[in-house]
Amino acid sequence: MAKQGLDRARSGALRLLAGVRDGLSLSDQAGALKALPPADQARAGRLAAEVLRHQSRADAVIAAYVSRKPNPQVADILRLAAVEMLELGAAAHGVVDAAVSLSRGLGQKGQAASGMVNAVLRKVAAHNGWAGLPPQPMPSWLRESVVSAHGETVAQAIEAAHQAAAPLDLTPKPGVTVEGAQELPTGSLRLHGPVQVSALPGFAAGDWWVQDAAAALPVRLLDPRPGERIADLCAAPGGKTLQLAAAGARVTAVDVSPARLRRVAENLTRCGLSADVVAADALEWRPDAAPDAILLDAPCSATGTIRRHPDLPFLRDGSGIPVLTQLQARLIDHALSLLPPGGRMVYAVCSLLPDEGEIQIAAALSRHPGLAVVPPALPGIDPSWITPEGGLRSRPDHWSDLGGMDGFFMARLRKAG
Ligand SMILES: C[S@@+](CC[C@H](N)C(=O)[O-])C[C@H]1O[C@@H](n2cnc3c(N)ncnc32)[C@H](O)[C@@H]1O
Repeated sequence: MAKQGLDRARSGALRLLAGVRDGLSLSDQAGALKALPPADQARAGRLAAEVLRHQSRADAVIAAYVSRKPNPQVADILRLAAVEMLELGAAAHGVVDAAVSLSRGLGQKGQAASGMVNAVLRKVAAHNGWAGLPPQPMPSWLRESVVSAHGETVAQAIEAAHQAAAPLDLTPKPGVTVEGAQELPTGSLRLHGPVQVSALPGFAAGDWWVQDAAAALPVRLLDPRPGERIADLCAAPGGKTLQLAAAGARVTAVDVSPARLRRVAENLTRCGLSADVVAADALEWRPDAAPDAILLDAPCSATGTIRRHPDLPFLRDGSGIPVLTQLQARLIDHALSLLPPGGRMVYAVCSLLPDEGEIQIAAALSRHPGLAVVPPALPGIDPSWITPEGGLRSRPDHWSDLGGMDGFFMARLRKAG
């Protein structure tokens, strides 16, 4: 039975990897395996993610033993088997047999390749030096920007962090603890290892929500107070809306996507919190009364989340960045126009690209005379994360001994008085 489940998970993982090759993200494919039992779906997702995290290393090992490049489906079978044996420590005989059957299942070409799959994987199983292979490099459009901002050593440290799966972080309501969770210096709770979120204590009661430790910082930087009117622009799926509402603020959560806003509403209901949820283009939305403060968590390249989304480097080529940076600048300008004089706003992006973070804020300061950055004074952050312009830059290689954090840039802005 266990073997059958594992075989189903392997087939599922290959289907997900084929989907990524066709341009679909792993989350776009959430329903693709719904015919499988939930445990097999989860395992398929984990296997596909591991292959994507280690693809360049698996390819380097396989290349040493193949005489010519296999077709994409066979290549995925070889990669999956290599990662299972060399990274996940699975026993070679079971993995090789499964890979041979998967290859045979591909039809005539797969039948023809199955002998090669068997021979190559036997050599891969005996390969020495996996641990010494460098982590998968970031795609060049991202890597060049990271190296130019932080240097080669940091780029390598970020790549090492991408290779490690991210732990599960929770943002608790005030005073809540979760048994077995580690409390992080900034107040988030962290659980290591595979965890079924809905089975954790406090899930049904809505005592906490899933949110990376770095993603929890923009709201802490905004410092919402009870009763304040806060506009949460670009709010879905709502982790920051929940934080604002839990702090007692009167929140209007605006997002252009009605489908994503349904998740905000579900999250609010589960956690027993409330906010006005508005489906609108934030560039056009204008409230009747000026908000006291704004959180603008702008759409971005999401390059700070690669350790949670290892498919991202395979789906993007960097060509969308200029459109995103233009949209971010327009969102900043419109959001500032909604604030009263002296009002505060936090701008945040889950991006490693300075164009979407540091450079975006420098440009906003030059467009808006009197606009100022208020440097962060938050418990638990390392002073080295504060940028020369007064923003906060988190990177996946930060807190490497604790399990890392997503890459974010955020800045607290004060409109001219
Ligand atoms: C980074 S996500 C926001 C994450 C969210 N703040 C949270 O903490 O869960 C960016 C969001 O911006 C939304 N978005 C993109 N363009 C928008 C626009 N013009 N107006 C409003 N929302 C927009 C997307 O639908 C997406 O949900």
